[in-house]
Amino acid sequence: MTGIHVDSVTKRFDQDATKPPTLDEIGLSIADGEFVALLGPSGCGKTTLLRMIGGLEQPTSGSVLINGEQLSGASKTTRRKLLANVGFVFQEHNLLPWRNALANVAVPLEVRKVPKAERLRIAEEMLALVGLSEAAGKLPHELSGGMRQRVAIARALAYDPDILLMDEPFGAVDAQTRDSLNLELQRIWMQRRKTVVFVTHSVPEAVFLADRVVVMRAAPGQIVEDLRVTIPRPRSLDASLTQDFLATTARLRSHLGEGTSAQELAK
Ligand SMILES: Nc1ncnc2c1ncn2[C@@H]1O[C@H](COP(=O)(O)OP(=O)(O)OP(=O)(O)O)[C@@H](O)[C@H]1O
Repeated sequence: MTGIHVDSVTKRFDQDATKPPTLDEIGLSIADGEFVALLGPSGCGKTTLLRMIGGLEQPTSGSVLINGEQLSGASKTTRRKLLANVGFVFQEHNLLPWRNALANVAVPLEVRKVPKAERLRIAEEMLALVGLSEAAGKLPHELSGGMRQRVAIARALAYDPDILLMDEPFGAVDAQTRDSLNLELQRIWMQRRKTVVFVTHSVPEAVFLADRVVVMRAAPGQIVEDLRVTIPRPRSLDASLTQDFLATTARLRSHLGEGTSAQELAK
């Protein structure tokens, strides 16, 4: 069995059993190479679910399997092996401020003790992939917000993980930059075919990027929709004007009534 399997996962942060759990018996299977967006109102558990898949959070009950192997409750060696295959990109880029873009991309390779020449070669290749070869020598504060997120993506891809977990990676950039980052991410994904789980508040972003959009609701955190997006790729920004796109976004929005502000939906 390959891919990601979330099997009946419940998560309670609060032990008070009278309160609804943050995640309630979540079941979700993601195939290798699939791009899945997680959508839902604030506090419905998207980040918790993503962190669970990335081994940063333990389920109260149920299990997470990566390529058929149990992540939850696994030995340290097994966890390390499974998580070596997972890359993270967060809303905050977490770049080291004293290191230039190239050296930041090389960090995970250093951790894995990849020899220096090989590190540089891979880091240069990754920066080229995200269109930032020219910025290799720049420090994070010399880069725009969008460029910093691209460096963070290059860093996450540097050790070639099969799975990329992205938590609102473009939530803090302006609308125009977000559009270009979405185009860029689609191009990279089509080139590299990673399995991507992408948390977002933006309905159009989810529809633009994903093969499947999974909608959650809060209290208890449950999946209320799992919708396949059939718009052909590569999708251009103009795809958002098509009937198919508009019908898909309308259907998703129908699940996102209370709790998702008009401002969030407009992003
Ligand atoms: N470590 C924690 N300890 C206690 N409660 C937590 C913890 N992490 C998350 N929660 C709670 O779990 C719920 C879901 O949080 P989570 O961050 O997963 O939601 P989200 O859908 O990603 O929200 P947002 O869209 O606002 O980022 C929230 O009520 C949150 O307060």
